[in-house]
Amino acid sequence: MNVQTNSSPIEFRSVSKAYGETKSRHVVFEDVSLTINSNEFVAVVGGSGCGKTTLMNMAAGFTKPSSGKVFVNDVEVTGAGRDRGVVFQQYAVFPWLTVRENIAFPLNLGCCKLAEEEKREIVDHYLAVMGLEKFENALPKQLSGGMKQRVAIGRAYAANPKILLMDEPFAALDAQSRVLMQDALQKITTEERKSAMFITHSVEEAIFLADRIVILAGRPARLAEDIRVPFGGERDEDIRLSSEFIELRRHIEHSLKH
Ligand SMILES: Nc1ncnc2c1ncn2[C@@H]1O[C@H](COP(=O)(O)OP(=O)(O)OP(=O)(O)O)[C@@H](O)[C@H]1O
Repeated sequence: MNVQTNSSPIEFRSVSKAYGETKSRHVVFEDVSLTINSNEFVAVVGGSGCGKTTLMNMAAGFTKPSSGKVFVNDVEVTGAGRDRGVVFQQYAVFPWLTVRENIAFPLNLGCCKLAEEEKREIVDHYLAVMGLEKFENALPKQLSGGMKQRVAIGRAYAANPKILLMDEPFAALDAQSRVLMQDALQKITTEERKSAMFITHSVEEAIFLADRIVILAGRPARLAEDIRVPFGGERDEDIRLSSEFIELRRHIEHSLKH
């Protein structure tokens, strides 16, 4: 079984990012220092264009900081790596592979030496966790957006990365599917702890899922707040109606407006 035994933190050390040359230079964010501890689920919220995706892309190794450094497990990030699983907003599933084959994909890469039986067990596990057993032989074109995103998340977990990086994975879903996906992600992150960075525009989603929420604000953006979410363990839908939840939501939404 695919059990996580240890995870590695992410550390941004005083990172800044600017695009363009001198005259047209656009400083997106400045001097952002942030540590995501082992097995911690950290949501990043902030207005459009404040650099959330850019920050995540630095951890993924897709973008380099203009200054400052990013470390994964105390090693400076110089490129992408299999220790980091990435889930994008658009459903990044292989359209020519079935649901089962998509989830099995990382297990069939040359570097992954697992016995067939072991691979099957891992894929069966994630098909079950993501509620996709009945669709194992379906192609992505036969699935709804939410189901495709379940496949993408199942595949990311099957690869057993130490770190999960998720960039607005539910942004394209309707409100009802989004809540179902939040429940599914909440369940899997509680059962199989990993260090996670989760970008979202939804404050409610951030509070429901995260251990900590960081707010990027200003132009150029800076890390404006780092808030510990006061709900532990497995979270019930009802917490969304609690006064603590509502108060925290109000506080973050207020911070985002100012
Ligand atoms: N490759 C690039 N070249 C030039 N500018 C870029 C590039 N990538 C991003 N930007 C700019 O950097 C800023 C931050 O973009 P980014 O996508 O990181 O923000 P974001 O907070 O994730 O935005 P949103 O919430 O709208 O998705 C934006 O103004 C964007 O136009």
